[in-house]
Amino acid sequence: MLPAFQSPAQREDFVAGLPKAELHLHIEGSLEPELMFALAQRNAIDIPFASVEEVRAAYAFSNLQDFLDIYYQGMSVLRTEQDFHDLTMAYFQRVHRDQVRHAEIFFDPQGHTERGVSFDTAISGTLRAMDDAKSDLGISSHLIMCFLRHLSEEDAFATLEQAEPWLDRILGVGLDSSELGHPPSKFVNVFARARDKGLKCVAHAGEEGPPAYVREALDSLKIDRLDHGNRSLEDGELVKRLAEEGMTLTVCPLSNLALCVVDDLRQHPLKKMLDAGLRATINSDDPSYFGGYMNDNFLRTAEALDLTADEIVTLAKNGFSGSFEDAEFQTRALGAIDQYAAEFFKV
Ligand SMILES: Nc1ncnc2[nH]cnc12
Ligand SMILES: [Zn+2]
Repeated sequence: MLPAFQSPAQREDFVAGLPKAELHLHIEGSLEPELMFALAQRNAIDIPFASVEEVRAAYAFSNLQDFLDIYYQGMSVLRTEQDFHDLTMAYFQRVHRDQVRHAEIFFDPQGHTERGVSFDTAISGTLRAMDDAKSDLGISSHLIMCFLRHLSEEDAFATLEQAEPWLDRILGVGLDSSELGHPPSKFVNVFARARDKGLKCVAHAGEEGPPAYVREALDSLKIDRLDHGNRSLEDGELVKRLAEEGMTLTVCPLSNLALCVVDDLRQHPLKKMLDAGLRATINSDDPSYFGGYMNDNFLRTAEALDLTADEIVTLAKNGFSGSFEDAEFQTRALGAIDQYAAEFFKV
């Protein structure tokens, strides 16, 4: 057992240097207002804001849909391969400071193709930055292509078709956007097709939607990982099943706070999840919109829930063991975390 923190500053130092993996990050949600303005200027696009401060002031949300309306509007400045590269590289440079060593990144191709930017433009710029992040920063990453659940399954099939030439660079498919009214079962056929193609399957479920949506994601979509999953806690049998199956939950505390999934971080279910034996991880979701990257998510949650060093280590380890990397990579990462903790506390 690791010792108790002697001070808030010691906890902050511990979190700051801890190696991390991020498993729930929408690359379009890392678009900082400064870059939004720079790209708007570069591409001669009008945006309905006069300053960076005005953009930030607009980021007050009451629910998921409030946020999504602004998120899709923000994407309008992304037009060229270079734009997607710059967006993605800015994310990696930022999380390098947070000791992120591995990231499994979502992108929303339909958010681009529906406004006339080709699938190839979006993915090639993103992949080029992922390659640069590996060689320049030592951060490994994978790409997960999400289907927008407010659109039809037919649309999702068309997107899977566009992805065909890129499948060796796409690790999996996900499901995001407006959850309520768009249950996972709406996408059962396209997920089956994706799985046949060897793609991993993940889905947002239980963020705003009921436990029944989580069950559908498990049973109909046969997910390999659950994004959010908060509302699973309302169903004891479901929690038992998730724990027994060793399902990883990609939890996003500051997102949950910003979207009013929880009223206060002190009421966040993360500690309950750990206590119930769930493999929970901490992630940033859309850090530019929700006010925090990985270290902020770890630290503010640790403060609010008074997490011990061992719990913080468990969360960081879960990020690596819940990744889609191979066993050798995971073992090395878990060893690096143990070594970091031992050296930090000189135990
Ligand atoms: N938190 C979230 N939930 C659903 N769709 C999203 N798209 C981007 N962020 C999302
Ligand atoms: Zn998300």
